[in-house]
Amino acid sequence: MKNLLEIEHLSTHFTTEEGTVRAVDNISLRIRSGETVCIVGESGCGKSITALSVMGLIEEPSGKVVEGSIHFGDKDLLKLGKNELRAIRGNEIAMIFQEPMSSLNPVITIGEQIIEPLMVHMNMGKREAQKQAIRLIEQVGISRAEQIARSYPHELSGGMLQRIMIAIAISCNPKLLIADEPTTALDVTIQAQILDMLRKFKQESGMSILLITHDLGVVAEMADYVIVMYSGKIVEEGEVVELFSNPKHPYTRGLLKSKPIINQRQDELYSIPGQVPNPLELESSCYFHDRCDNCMAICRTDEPALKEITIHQKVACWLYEEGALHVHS
Ligand SMILES: Nc1ncnc2c1ncn2[C@@H]1O[C@H](COP(=O)(O)OP(=O)(O)OP(=O)(O)O)[C@@H](O)[C@H]1O
Repeated sequence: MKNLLEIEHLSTHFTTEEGTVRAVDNISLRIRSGETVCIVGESGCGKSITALSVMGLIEEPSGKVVEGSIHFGDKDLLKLGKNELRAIRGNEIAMIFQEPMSSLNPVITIGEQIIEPLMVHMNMGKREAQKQAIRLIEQVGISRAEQIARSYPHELSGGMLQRIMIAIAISCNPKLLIADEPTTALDVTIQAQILDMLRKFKQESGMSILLITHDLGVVAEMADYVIVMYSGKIVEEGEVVELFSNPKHPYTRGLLKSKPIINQRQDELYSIPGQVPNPLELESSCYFHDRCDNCMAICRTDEPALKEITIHQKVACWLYEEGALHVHS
């Protein structure tokens, strides 16, 4: 399978009055055609900023991609002008967010909002676009499509709105769909329906998905390949079965321990003690060291590199570096 998206050494920083936030710090990842890659990690680890960097939606001048390349097919997205990028966005790459209301215009009907990109990106005439909009609304499992097309966003439930966002996202047959916490705000039943729908569209169209979530249940359902981020860096990555059955990084193990197990009663859900470090105060070290049960002296002073430990898995942790084990504290 060919790589559809190749991110190499991407760093995205924010300049604030207190200092520089290295929101994304030298990450590389690949997504092949038809593959679902999930980025997982706690709040603030850089998941959304990675997605926004790909979409060219980092707000300058406070935010800036300071290093790296993002190849989509044969184009480096970071080298494209605003118009070229806009043509790719919503067409070859589509994105859905956690909060659909923030992406929809409250004073324009649902139908018009689906029709517009069809006319712009797919060169459809108004009539054809209207018909296609109805088909798309039906395709995302909404009945009474014509009535819904005439509605305004505030008249629909959160689950319905997210279906509409998916309809807009798939309307131009994107090669890549970026979904940032698409089901987080929804209840579990609706969440399962939305995930099923995404899987179905993926199978039918062969599109790739970059799915951002903090929910390992969603990862288990959806991912082919998993990237675990912590404080702007990738700390572990691998194929989903491998990563879930044999997690290597103490952070990944902690995340998996804090995941509820279906049909198993747990009195109290484990949560990783401590907090993510202040992004302004990151010194050379493993950023997870003060939350880690396996912390060694070297973890406090030196940053471990992301290294391949099997062909299916990479980890950035001193536990897997020969020699480092002798400096236990
Ligand atoms: N506009 C901004 N100015 C300064 N810092 C920012 C800005 N946007 C994001 N950051 C910082 O960048 C880091 C990464 O944020 P990001 O939104 O990517 O995290 P996330 O993993 O997606 O978290 P969440 O799950 O809460 O969305 C955080 O430390 C955040 O505070």
